[in-house]
Amino acid sequence: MIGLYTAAEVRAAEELLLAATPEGTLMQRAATGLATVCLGLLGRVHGTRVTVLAGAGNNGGDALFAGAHLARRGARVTAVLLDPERAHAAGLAALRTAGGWVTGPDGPTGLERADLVLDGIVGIGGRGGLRPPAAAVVERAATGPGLMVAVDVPSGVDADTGAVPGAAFPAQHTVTFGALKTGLVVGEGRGYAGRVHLVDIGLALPPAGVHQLTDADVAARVRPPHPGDDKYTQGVVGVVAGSSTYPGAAVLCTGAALRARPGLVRYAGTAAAGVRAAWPETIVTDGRPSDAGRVQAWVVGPGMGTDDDARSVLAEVLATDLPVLVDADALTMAAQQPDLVRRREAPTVLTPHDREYARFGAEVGEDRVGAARRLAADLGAVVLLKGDATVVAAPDGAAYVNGTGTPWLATAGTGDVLSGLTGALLATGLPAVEAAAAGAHVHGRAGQLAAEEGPLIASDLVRCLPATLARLRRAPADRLGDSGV
Ligand SMILES: NC(=O)C1=CN([C@@H]2O[C@H](COP(=O)(O)OP(=O)(O)OC[C@H]3O[C@@H](n4cnc5c(N)ncnc54)[C@H](O)[C@@H]3O)[C@@H](O)[C@H]2O)[C@@H](O)CC1
Ligand SMILES: [K+]
Repeated sequence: MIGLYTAAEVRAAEELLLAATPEGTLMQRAATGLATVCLGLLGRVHGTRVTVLAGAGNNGGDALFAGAHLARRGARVTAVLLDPERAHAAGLAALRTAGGWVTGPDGPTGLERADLVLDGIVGIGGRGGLRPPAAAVVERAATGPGLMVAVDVPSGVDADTGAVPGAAFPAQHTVTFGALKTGLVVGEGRGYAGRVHLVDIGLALPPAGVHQLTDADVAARVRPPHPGDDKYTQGVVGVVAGSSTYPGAAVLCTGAALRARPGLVRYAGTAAAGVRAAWPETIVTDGRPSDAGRVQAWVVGPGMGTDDDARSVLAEVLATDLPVLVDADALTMAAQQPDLVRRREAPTVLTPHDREYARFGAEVGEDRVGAARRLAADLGAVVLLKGDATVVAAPDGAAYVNGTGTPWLATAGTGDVLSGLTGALLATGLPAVEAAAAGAHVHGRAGQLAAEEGPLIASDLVRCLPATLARLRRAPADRLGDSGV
């Protein structure tokens, strides 16, 4: 698992190391790592043009020292000081000694001809949207030809939440120091960070409160059957979804559950005939969930409607002592009767998107991890908050940010697939928060695989699930989550 950290956690770890190392050591480590990444990105250094945007804090210091490294290797480096009076003195001296030029935001910045732009305006010390002079220079950098590289955090992105309250540096690469900051992989910040490179500066970090799963983490949780398994020991999923008029959600949800490899899928609801026709492997009933036979976890909600029948079916499922995944129409109903969820003792997983989340009484806001944690704690349930980077939170505060996926997943029916897939993982006995995080990861990877063939529809995801799971098991152990378009 990859640990994700807040600025405060990084600062606390830095304090200890700063006290134990000679002055300037950490910044030198950061700047050397940054320059090394830049050298790799540039390929050829001699004669290339680099513009360093330097704010008044240590983030500017990192950028100036890295600029000095590049200048010593023959790059033509211009430092643009956003606040010349307060620029990092040692970094500035190093850059000048290495032959770099220095100017202000209104001087000859070189942005219109730069090969590379280093954003050292603000790092983890940034607060609120970028101030006007910084915002203006970022806008000019973004319209120029240079490769956009952010130092530690793209300036204007909140390192903790990924919130982008105003202008921000749209990085193609972010070189971050000591630890991955949560804001680089969640919320709007994810779109500004580009590819994230982690430079080790020797920080000893405590266990993280937020994680991202890797392919290997997920492969370890989605186990293949053992020789002694039978259909019951591999997990039996019950699906309540769809209707006789709209069987689509039921077919997708059931198909995803089947393709995620449980031992058996049972279906209960008025789309039984449609489900039986699409998936003859399923045991169906057009009666109540209690008529479906024994299951180990339920998925309830997609396309089931919100009428009185649907309400009583939801109440029946939530009254069981089994893990239940609540999605779509069932979320709408659960938001009106949250005590049905609160009084459960068995695990519940809720899978809202932002509008469904708001039905529980508060908007998601800019802190998506915080929002998922709040609802999880309030309801005593795992909350899987869907989005570009889906967040999963447990009532005890444990949280995950998903790293897989593709914008192509924003299409009808993909949520039904996520529900069926995650319900199947719940039925295998995984802890609910891990089933949800693993489900989101696999769903994203299936989307990436399906999108390799062009625009995807939800049933492509179902078809791709077995190959997706097979690929996960072959993946190297430390691969960072990434998303392909
Ligand atoms: N503490 C350390 O030993 C290390 C710190 N490092 C670097 O230091 C950074 C943190 O440095 P600082 O604490 O000095 O803070 P920053 O350099 O991140 O930011 C502080 C500066 O930004 C300005 N600022 C804040 N919000 C702004 C906004 N919205 N618009 C424009 N300007 C704004 C402040 O006025 C201040 O001048 C890290 O991100 C990292 O890059 C690294 O060198 C590694 C070692
Ligand atoms: K920065």
